Amino acid sequence: MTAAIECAGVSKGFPGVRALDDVSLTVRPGTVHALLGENGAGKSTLIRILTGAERPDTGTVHIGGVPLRQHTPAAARRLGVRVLPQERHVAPDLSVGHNVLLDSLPRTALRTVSARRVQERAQQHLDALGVDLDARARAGDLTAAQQQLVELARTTARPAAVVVLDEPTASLAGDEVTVLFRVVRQLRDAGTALLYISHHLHEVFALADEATVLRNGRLVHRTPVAETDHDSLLRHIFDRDVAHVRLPRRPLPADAPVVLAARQVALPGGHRPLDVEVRAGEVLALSGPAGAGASELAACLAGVRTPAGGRVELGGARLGSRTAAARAGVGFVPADRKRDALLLERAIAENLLVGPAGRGALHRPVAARRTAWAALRAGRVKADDPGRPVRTLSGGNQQRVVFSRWLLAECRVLVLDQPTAGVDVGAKFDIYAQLLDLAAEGVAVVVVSSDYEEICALADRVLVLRDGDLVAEVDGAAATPDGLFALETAPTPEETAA
Ligand SMILES: Nc1ncnc2c1ncn2[C@@H]1O[C@H](COP(=O)(O)OP(=O)(O)OP(=O)(O)O)[C@@H](O)[C@H]1O
Repeated sequence: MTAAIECAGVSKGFPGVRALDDVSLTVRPGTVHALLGENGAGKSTLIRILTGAERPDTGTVHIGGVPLRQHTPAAARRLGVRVLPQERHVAPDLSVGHNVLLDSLPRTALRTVSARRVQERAQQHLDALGVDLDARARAGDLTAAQQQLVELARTTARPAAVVVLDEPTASLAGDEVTVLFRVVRQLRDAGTALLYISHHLHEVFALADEATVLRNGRLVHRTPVAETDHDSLLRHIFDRDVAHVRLPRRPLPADAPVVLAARQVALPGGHRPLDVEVRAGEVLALSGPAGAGASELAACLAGVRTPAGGRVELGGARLGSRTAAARAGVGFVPADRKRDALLLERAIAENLLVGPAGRGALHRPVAARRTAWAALRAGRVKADDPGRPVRTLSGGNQQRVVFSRWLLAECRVLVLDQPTAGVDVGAKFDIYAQLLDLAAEGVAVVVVSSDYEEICALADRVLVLRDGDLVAEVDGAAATPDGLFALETAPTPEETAA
């Protein structure tokens, strides 16, 4: 059978790094192939080469037996390669239906064909995928996770030989993950080859037929998934045993003062305003499905969003603007780091020092460089030169830069939205240990996470949100993934009353 993807001897170098070194990979039609490796291993570079976004230095790529001669996205698309982008690109003012068909119809058709017909056709596709969305809705009104499903529908709106999914569950919650998995299996059964990148090994065991591991740009392991196990894959990914760091649980002192407080804060869709207090040294987790209000509440607590009603206080005083909040020692790691936290074209050092910690240091190049190196080491960022643009780092290392910025800033409060999204398993435990150290030093930490295990590992207290309301408060020591899931999906008092 002709391979759907055949890469032979692919190498790619960037200044100072060999991102891919003589990689050969074959993926058969009708299979799901997992591509694994730690942050910076070369996964995205290989994907960019397969999808025509990057040209290999040496080596060849064949799709369905046809060589990819021109290394452009259009040429790869013509051979049937589709990629579900990591970032959402929906056109907010267009309908869901128009977004779904955006790549499948000529641009003129979108202007000349009636909206109703476009939406009907898109609705058929959404229904066939089992995606519960109205094609007539405005895309900009959807939650981030729903927009990701619109992207998925767009990616699959035309028949594809190859579909590439790069960490597709990063911004999805439980229900949407189920939809995604169903679509992946549907495509596989229809003969499409799927290349699936993930740091979550349980997804690999749930979906993939084969797995390939990259390390430092080299292909180091390839195996049928049925013939391997979790620990063996981890050993190939890291070339060492990844210790499950034993996370210390320390009792929160009874007299720890309240540092941060939300007073009568109203969240979108909520029926009752919220009162939330966070004490020095406490790790407070906010849990809830996408759209529940956890991210919005975190943004209000970090001072980057003004609540529709009520106010946020830091040390008893009203929290002002975003800049004032940062200056007062409130750090924020947003979920969308590329859009909201990084200056992609600017140097890694500058990105580390844009926070309050770096004020002044930026004008003293030697001091700036020394500080940046120290921060990179503390945050275990793999970078050979802090002078390079931050966009040249792998996704997981970019996340570590944002995290390191706040380690450097010595903040009083640190608010993090999905702190370990895109981060490999090894670094994830480092980040947990560092967050607990910060809490032990008296920093108030607020974490929004869609990963129940993460919440259970970190939190002293968990607030569960639904549709903008607080539905439960759980002691962190008693929290379990099953228990949190049950609380998030139980009917709200309003639903019970209706
Ligand atoms: N445009 C570029 N310029 C310089 N170096 C780059 C560029 N793109 C990637 N690299 C480097 O190539 C290496 C591989 O990066 P890549 O993004 O492929 O890793 P990855 O396996 O996808 O990691 P992650 O899991 O963090 O997304 C890294 O060292 C990265 O810094």
